Amino acid sequence: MSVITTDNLTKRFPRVTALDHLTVEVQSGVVGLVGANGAGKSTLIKILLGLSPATEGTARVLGLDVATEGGAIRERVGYMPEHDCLPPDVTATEFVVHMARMSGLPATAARERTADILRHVGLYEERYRPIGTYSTGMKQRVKLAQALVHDPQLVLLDEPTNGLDPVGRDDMLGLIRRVHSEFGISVLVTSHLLGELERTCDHVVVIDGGKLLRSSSTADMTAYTAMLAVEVTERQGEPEFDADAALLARLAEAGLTATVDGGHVVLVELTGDEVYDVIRDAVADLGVGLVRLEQRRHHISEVFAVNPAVEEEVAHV
Ligand SMILES: Nc1ncnc2c1ncn2[C@@H]1O[C@H](COP(=O)(O)OP(=O)(O)OP(=O)(O)O)[C@@H](O)[C@H]1O
Repeated sequence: MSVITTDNLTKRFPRVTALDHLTVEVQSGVVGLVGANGAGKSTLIKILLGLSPATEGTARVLGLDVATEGGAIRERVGYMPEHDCLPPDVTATEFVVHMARMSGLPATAARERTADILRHVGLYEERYRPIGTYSTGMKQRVKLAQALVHDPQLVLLDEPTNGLDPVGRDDMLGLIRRVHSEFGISVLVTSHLLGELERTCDHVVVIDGGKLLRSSSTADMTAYTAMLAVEVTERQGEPEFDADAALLARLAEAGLTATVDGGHVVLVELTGDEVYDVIRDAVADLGVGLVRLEQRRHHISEVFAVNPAVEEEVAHV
């Protein structure tokens, strides 16, 4: 089922076109929206919520028109904004109950849902502490909790891992997966970090300069390549023996094309099943150990190779 569709969606500010005839369809599941800073991700989210009008084109969220049905969309959709927007002097419980009441939940239901959702995001123990005393990771969890408290069908998460260290990031990504797997809520999550989308999302939409660069399943983006990655040990008692070079020479003799990739991995073109046998025999003849022999996958960042400027900015921010 498609949860978001846009058709020629365009947003022009006086000095910049933030979205440029964007036509894309997002299915239910966990979908990543990736692009460098300024690519148009936040602008798209604000239009989808009915908070900002498009200059041109149309968009529908859960079948509802963003131009005319913003209120109905916001009832059914949760939103986690990118920037810090939390009141420091109230507790997480007070804040999330307040947001639940704003969404129309009666007082008792709002309190029950708040307790449930704060437990789910791992803030139950600290729920009566003022938000101002929280770490960045805890604040991000409060923002996620308020986006989920009214039990939406879809949540839009704008850079939820911003400012988190690697462990905090992994925890947040795990939570996001569980939002879908345990509650059945669809997720659109923005990021400029490719690695996290690869692990978290079923589908990835890539935009650059407000234009669609690519929309495809994560599995397609990380499909197997026609390359085998081979890693071998050094020869016992002969640390000066260059096992990689020797293996390359053997494979070349057998008519195979191989290179050494950066560190210590020999990449062999997989032209047929017999390549596995050639490698096994070469390794045995050389008297080295086989550490790894596997078919290589594409890396999601290779998608960006079509536009090196984007690759640079997205990969290194
Ligand atoms: N209210 C506004 N007025 C003028 N220009 C704007 C406004 N909001 C966004 N822009 C511009 O539109 C472009 C897209 O911005 P947007 O915030 O959507 O990008 P983004 O992909 O979310 O990037 P970031 O991760 O940095 O927020 C940028 O060039 C930005 O400067």
